Amino acid sequence: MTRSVTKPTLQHFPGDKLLDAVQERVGTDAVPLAKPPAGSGLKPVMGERGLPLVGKSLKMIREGEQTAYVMRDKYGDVFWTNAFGTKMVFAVGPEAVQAILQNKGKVYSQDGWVYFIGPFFTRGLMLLDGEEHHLHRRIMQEAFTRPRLEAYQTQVQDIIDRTVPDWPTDQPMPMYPAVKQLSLDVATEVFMGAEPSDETHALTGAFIDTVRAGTGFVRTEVPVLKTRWNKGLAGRRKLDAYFRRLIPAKRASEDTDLFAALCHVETEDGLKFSDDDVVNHMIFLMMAAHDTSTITATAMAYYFAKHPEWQDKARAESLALGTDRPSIDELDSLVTLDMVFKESMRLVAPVPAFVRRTTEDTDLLGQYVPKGTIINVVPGALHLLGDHWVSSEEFDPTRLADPRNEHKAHRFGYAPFGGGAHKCIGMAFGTNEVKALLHKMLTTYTFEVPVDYEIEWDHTSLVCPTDDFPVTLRRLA
Ligand code: HEM
Repeated sequence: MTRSVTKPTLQHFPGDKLLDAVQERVGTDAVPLAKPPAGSGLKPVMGERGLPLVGKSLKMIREGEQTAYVMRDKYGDVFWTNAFGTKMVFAVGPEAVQAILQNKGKVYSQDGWVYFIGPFFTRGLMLLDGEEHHLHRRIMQEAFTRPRLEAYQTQVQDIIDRTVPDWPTDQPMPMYPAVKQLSLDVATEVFMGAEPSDETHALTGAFIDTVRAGTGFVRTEVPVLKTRWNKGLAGRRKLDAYFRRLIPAKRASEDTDLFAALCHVETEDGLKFSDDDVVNHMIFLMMAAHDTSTITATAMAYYFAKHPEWQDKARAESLALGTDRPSIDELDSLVTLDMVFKESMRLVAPVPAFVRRTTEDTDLLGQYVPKGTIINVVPGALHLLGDHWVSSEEFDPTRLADPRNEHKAHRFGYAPFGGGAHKCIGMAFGTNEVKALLHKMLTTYTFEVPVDYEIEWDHTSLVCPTDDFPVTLRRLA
């Protein structure tokens, strides 16, 4: 395997094998999460404690969804462990995922997300519950109508057109930071409607700090120290001040960026966002959009580089379109690109967990989950487990098309964009952005990696490649 790790990572460090051996032995006895109430007929959720103090946090950071994968073998689709300072129930099977995401009894609250990212993404759409969430979502939906999506896509395409052709060729290029920079440009120009400047660069730094803060080990403000948490709070304050200052001008403008859209949108019955809402939603939207698209585009480029036959097939379709600036409909017509997009998100789920908290003592598939428990839906495990996936660890985009359609075997068996009331509101935006980027790459370059190269993902926060994914681009004749 060819790889050189380019950033500090918990994936490899002196003594890591010893830690793994300890984690295999300590805190692995099967114990119930809680005793079900007498006469309830419910069974306890079974699981294990993990290491003292840290539980399975390190294991989950080092192995990603593999931890859930292994525990599911032992305990079934619903199990528990300690991690990140709390007890957590994990749901990895389609039935359990359906129960949680559909949330028919209204017992699975977004307060689970608040535990992780609340201080930095206060009152972002994903952190709201019930009727309030429904109201805000209805207003925000107006910022994602087809005409608005088309206007955003034109601006996204401009950024792609001026960036991708300048990427270095004929030598390994770190792809992940290049795509990340591109999606930060999208955040600046298409979301904020700003020209890149010293101020927007400082904001980009503040924004990255808010994203990284959620998985900090110190989970409270400690004066003076430069912890992830403190940096995240400082970043939040900077972003808040920036957006608040510009709201009056945006409200008065006819701009077509997302910030302007949030200032202007109004439902048929006259509901609008307050200034506080605009600030909160902007900061959350920037976070929700940027790493997810970066990860998906990087994963797609990786699978294309590993599987040149799929690359050739997708390129032939892209070239046959005969345009450098495809419309959304034209992007939708690229069948192979779509299959690879879906298969890449199956194997590398950009959002590794969907977090909830129970508001009542709850019956989850006949198992007892006490009120206040954090719940994690793990799409990375959902996408690998279950009878409906054939050779699930293999990259095989044909599984996602007629006649196989393995992703449709269960309504909640494939959920990279989530499901239920909180299903990704930016799904079309993100899909268009990623597909337009890959279309441009396919029609400009071939991409390759050494035959024995395998990407390694770091799971400390949202996933990213430990070596930035070095890929060699060769300009098409
Ligand atoms: C490939 C790209 C993307 C993926 C895989 C993705 C995935 C997800 C997932 C899984 C959720 C639900 C999480 C949960 O239920 O706990 C979600 C929610 C959300 N996403 Fe995305 N997302 C992507 C791109 C975007 C973009 C581009 C935007 C904005 C332009 C966006 C905005 C949001 C918002 C606002 C929510 C919260 C929705 C709600 O609570 O009603 N996402 N996303």
